[in-house]
Amino acid sequence: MLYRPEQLEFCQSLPKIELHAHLNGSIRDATLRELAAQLNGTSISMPDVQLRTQQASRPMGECFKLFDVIHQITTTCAAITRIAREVLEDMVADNVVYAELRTTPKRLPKHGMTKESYMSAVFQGIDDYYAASSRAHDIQVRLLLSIDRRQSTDEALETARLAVQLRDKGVVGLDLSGNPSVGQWETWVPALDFARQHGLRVAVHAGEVYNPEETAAILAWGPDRLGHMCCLDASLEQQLLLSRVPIELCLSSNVITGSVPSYQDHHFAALHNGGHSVVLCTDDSGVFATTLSREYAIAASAFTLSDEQLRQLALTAADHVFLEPGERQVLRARMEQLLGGSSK
Ligand SMILES: CNc1ncnc2c1ncn2[C@@H]1O[C@H](COP(=O)(O)O)[C@@H](O)[C@H]1O
Ligand SMILES: [Zn+2]
Repeated sequence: MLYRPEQLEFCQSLPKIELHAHLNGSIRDATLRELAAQLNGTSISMPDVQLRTQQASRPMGECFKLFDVIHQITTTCAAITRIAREVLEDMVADNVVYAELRTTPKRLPKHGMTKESYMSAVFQGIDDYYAASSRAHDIQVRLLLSIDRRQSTDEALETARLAVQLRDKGVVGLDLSGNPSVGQWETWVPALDFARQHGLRVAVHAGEVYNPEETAAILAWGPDRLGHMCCLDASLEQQLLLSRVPIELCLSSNVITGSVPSYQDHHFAALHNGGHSVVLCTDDSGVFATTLSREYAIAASAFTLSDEQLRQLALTAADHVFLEPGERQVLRARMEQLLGGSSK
């Protein structure tokens, strides 16, 4: 058993902040199957979809094949709008009060989709959520635009420019993600530099596989937050601690993909015990069948965290959001107030 039911219940009662969630990776299984069924008879093969979506084991390579399948299914603005709305519904049901959702804007000429219309579809989903929900004020949402590691310098720059253009729509930063075995770090540096020069914040996936040269270069560049940082040697570990860059940690994702051998072995413990800033996140709640509460419960159980330590973890996430300082302080005060209410 990964955790006791009462641990999950306690974690569900905590107000939480989600800083690392990929939109298409957070798609509900039911929605994925429904959208896939609508494509039956087209070039999408249903057995392939079933195989990929029902596989219990999802090592890294399989995950990226699954993302390709998901992307073949979510090609319409209506689908993207629906996923965005449902992701917010699921987060609010899980007591997430602030979320930075990340997604890769897509250009699909065959489907009449541009990166701009893709983003409009995401905004529409958020608007639809707020219009329909009686709990609308329970969640505050911001966005990061992702660069996929398959992209060229020009494509990455295009995404960075779009992110800057969309700042007044709630885009606060850029993310670098995608298959960690693909591409070269130098390719995307101009886009990340551009975003930073224009006042956006930058989060980078790093060390998801062992690639010490790249991880060293990423640390030297100095992202505002890092994702994962699983596969490091002793010298990189030292550089990471010195850098004091907060890390988004996704326990289920790392164990399921095989970046980390088991929950007990996860580097969460060493970082947390050493006082390094960490934020628990889901990564892909749909693909890894999890919720943020479940990630907290897994941490509670694997690392024997007290209720007070869990409360502190939830609270300190507020210090690492990509909001302006004033807004960040308001969020932190809100968290303190809500956490006061959740104490037993
Ligand atoms: C499992 N660990 C991971 N490592 C790296 N990148 C990941 C990821 N999980 C998800 N993504 C990135 O997010 C995309 C799906 O969401 P969007 O289409 O952008 O909304 C994936 O295609 C991949 O680029
Ligand atoms: Zn990720």
